[in-house]
Amino acid sequence: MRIYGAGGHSQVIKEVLKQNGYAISDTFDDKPEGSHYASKNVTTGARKDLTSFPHAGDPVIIAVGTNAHRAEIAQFLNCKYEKAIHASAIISPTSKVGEGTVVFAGAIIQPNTTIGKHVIINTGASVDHDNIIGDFAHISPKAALCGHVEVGEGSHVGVGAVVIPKVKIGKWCTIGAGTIVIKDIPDYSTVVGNPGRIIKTNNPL
Ligand SMILES: CC(=O)SCCNC(=O)CCNC(=O)[C@H](O)C(C)(C)COP(=O)(O)OP(=O)(O)OC[C@H]1O[C@@H](n2cnc3c(N)ncnc32)[C@H](O)[C@@H]1OP(=O)(O)O
Repeated sequence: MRIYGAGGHSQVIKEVLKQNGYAISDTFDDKPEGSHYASKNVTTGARKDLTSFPHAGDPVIIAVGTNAHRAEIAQFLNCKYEKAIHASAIISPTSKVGEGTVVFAGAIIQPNTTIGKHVIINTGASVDHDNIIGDFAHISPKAALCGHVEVGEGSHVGVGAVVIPKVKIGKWCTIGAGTIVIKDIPDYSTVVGNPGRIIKTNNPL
């Protein structure tokens, strides 16, 4: 297994992979000089020189916490991707988890939910039944999504946020820490508070 990204998020993924019996053959980062102190032998990533990067080989997990950066890296890499799922995560057998997605300790994914590609389901997050979580989204630690919730591509649901049933969050939104989302949220919105209110609209990527 290879890891693309050598920051703090990468450390959590490495631990999950090791516990699941994987050996990590390479760690890449586009800025190796900024790597987490616990990342050793970090090789320069593909961004500067796509042709000499070893796209073929062991599967990769893009271990970068910023959703937009994961999306960008997935566009220029031509690799096979793997998932990292912590042994304590509970995932319904009727739910689907896309390639490159990571599910951390204590997370719960209930039945008939679809999780996209390169998603982060972080520590202790609760994703209930019939959710649809788009590619490159991040559901932060202890966030709770009730039934029939949708989270669009690239959206970040902050730590401890709550989303009531049947709410649709658009793409590339940011839901602040502890926010209570009680109605649909348009694309590119940043939402905070209880009840959640839009404080800004981000520029489309
Ligand atoms: C393992 C891990 O670490 S996973 C990482 C998980 N990370 C998170 O959950 C972080 C979530 N991020 C936040 O909550 C941030 O505060 C954001 C993204 C919502 C806003 O950040 P910024 O765009 O920098 O906004 P800024 O800090 O300028 O705040 C703007 C206003 O919103 C308010 N605000 C910001 N965040 C929140 C929040 N979570 N709840 C309530 N109000 C908030 C601020 O007080 C400020 O109000 P004011 O204009 O009256 O002074």
